[in-house]
Amino acid sequence: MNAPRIALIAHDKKKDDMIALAGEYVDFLRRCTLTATGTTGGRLVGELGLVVDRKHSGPLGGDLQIGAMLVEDRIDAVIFLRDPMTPQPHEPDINALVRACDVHDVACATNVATAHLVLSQLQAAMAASNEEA
Ligand SMILES: O=C(CO)COP(=O)(O)O
Repeated sequence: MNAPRIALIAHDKKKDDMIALAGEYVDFLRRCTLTATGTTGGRLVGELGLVVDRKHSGPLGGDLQIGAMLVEDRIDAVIFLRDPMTPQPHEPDINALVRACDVHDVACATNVATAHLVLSQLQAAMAASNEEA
């Protein structure tokens, strides 16, 4: 199995949750190819030492950059911890990214509970394929 290519994105009030989540899977995530929006990526690099391809910040087009990547089949799963309680100036970009996941059937976790299911499944699949090798 090739290393999963995972996009990690979190709105400001969800960034602590993203760091905690990524911390739980940090050994697995080190073996993945990671992409993130700018500020989320900065925290993943600074606080967990992950190697991340950082795109623009979400409000400056980062969601759209990641959306374009998944349209080009360059992303296997998206962890997008959205803040449902705070209006976002770039709501159309957020909707475009989630819609692109649906159009291209790319796994998209928009809350921590679903993110655990996606990450644990990918982690288990990678462990199984390493055992076979
Ligand atoms: O706004 C975002 C996603 O819509 C996230 O962007 P940042 O990671 O740059 O804060």
